[in-house]
Amino acid sequence: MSTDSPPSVHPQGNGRGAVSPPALALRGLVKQFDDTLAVAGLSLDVPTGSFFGLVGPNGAGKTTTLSLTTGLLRPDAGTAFVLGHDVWSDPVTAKRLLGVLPDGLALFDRLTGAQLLEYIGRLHRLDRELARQRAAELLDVLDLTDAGDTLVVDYSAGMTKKIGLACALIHAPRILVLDEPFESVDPVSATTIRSILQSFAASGGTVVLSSHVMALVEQMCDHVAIIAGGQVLATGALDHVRGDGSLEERFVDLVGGHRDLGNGLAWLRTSQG
Ligand SMILES: Nc1ncnc2c1ncn2[C@@H]1O[C@H](COP(=O)(O)OP(=O)(O)OP(=O)(O)O)[C@@H](O)[C@H]1O
Repeated sequence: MSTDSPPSVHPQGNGRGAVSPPALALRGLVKQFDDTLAVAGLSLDVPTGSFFGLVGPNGAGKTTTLSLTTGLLRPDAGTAFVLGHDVWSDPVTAKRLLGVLPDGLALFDRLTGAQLLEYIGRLHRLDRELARQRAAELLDVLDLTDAGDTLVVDYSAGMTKKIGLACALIHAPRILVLDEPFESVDPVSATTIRSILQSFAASGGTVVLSSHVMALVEQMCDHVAIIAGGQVLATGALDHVRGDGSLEERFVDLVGGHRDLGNGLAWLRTSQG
């Protein structure tokens, strides 16, 4: 396949012969930062309707890949298609389909949570009443109603993550791309977020998330990709990728993980007790 060719029509249609492109088709993505090749010719298909987990060690290129996919960062080569729309040549259509929670999100944090959501809703062309209604519902479900009148700059890390997720949801996108959505989030909120995402996927939406927590990916996702060094090491249905073992075992096998400490950090082992 040529690195820039649009996604081939995929046999994942409606059973009546109709076929649809993958939710996301990444083709030969490359991104270099000075001496670091963060993404090294990465190609990947995310099937429509899948709950897709992107896993990899620190510095693997997950965040950079998601930024290239959602049009937040311009690739040096390659491209990304969102339901068949090139995110660089047809950005308005592609971005309308996406709800994005980036890592280290720069929010308009001098607005209150409620104002921010209404503003993002209005940017997505929702009328004021609908934007307010959805904002109130999202604040309620994410247990942020009491913080609705607080400036976002004063939110905790977990609250910031939740308001970022609400911003990604307010226009009812077809595909959610979430970078570490559970990071800093308390267990109760994590359960809520999980059920929001599961019901979104059950209704035909596609969820792509990155996470370091293998158990969570294994519980939630039906498809995964393991990436390292800016390349895909394995991808496909979860059961196919993990084989007979756990996802964590497969991950460690592929990425090469465990370091024997030997005599390293000997100074840390106290002789107390
Ligand atoms: N803006 C940048 N400038 C320079 N180097 C960068 C930049 N962004 C990422 N990198 C480098 O690119 C590589 C991939 O980083 P990236 O953040 O995509 O990895 P990641 O898989 O998301 O890591 P983590 O799991 O630690 O969040 C790393 O070596 C990182 O240092």
